[in-house]
Amino acid sequence: TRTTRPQRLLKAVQDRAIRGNPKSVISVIDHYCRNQEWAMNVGDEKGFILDSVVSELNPQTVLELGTYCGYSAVRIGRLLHSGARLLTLEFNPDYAAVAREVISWAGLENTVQLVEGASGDWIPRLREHFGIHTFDFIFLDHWKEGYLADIKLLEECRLLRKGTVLLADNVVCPGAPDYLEYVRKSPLYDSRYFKSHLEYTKAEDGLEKSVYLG
Ligand SMILES: CCCNc1ncnc2c1ncn2[C@@H]1O[C@H](/C=C/CNC(=O)c2cc(-c3ccc(F)cc3)cc(O)c2O)[C@@H](O)[C@H]1O
Ligand SMILES: [Mg+2]
Repeated sequence: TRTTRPQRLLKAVQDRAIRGNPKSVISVIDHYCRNQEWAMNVGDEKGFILDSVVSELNPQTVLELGTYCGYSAVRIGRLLHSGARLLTLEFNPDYAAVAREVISWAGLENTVQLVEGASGDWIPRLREHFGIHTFDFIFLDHWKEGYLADIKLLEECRLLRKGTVLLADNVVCPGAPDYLEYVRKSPLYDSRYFKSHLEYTKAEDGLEKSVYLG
């Protein structure tokens, strides 16, 4: 049977990227998705904004919602200092299998932990299961209609603390209007929009950075 898009992206990584070199994994995926087959990675342009937010914050505990092929997990993981950890949640087993390989090819298996399952099921269990108190940084890039429910669940589970930074992909395209309205209106957040473009295209998209005020 035909291979899937994530499987073809993984093959490009294994054929072209240098093992243990996250930078080469990132550039191989961006080149492949720009020139051969588009895929919904955050990409290089929005990725540069993601990099600057992570580098400035230097987080110790990071949560990612929606691993897909592992591109942003590698992007974030490569910037984390020793002892820092990224937990990334993915509920599609086929995507999770590809992402594990991509994360391993980048040599980040000791920094990035992929947890298979739905965010709604796992968020309430992260503290008891992984001994996490609160997150320093959260990257939202899963189903756009799930952003709002999950940020509210994170609040309820007290996994946010004063200064926790949430960065949401695709707030314009495909869009997350209910999430945007919430973080921009709520007194609990200081929110800011970083205008950019949809990965590998000229269409507008952007990232919303929201600081939890606690
Ligand atoms: C409701 C939340 C459910 N909880 C969940 N828990 C764990 N993993 C979840 C997940 N939801 C989705 N996922 C996974 O996240 C990933 C989903 C991402 C959804 N992303 C998009 O739809 C998306 C779509 C576009 C896009 C933009 C324009 C266009 F023409 C076509 C596509 C661009 C992006 O950057 C995107 O991120 C998958 O790997 C999926 O299996
Ligand atoms: Mg996205």
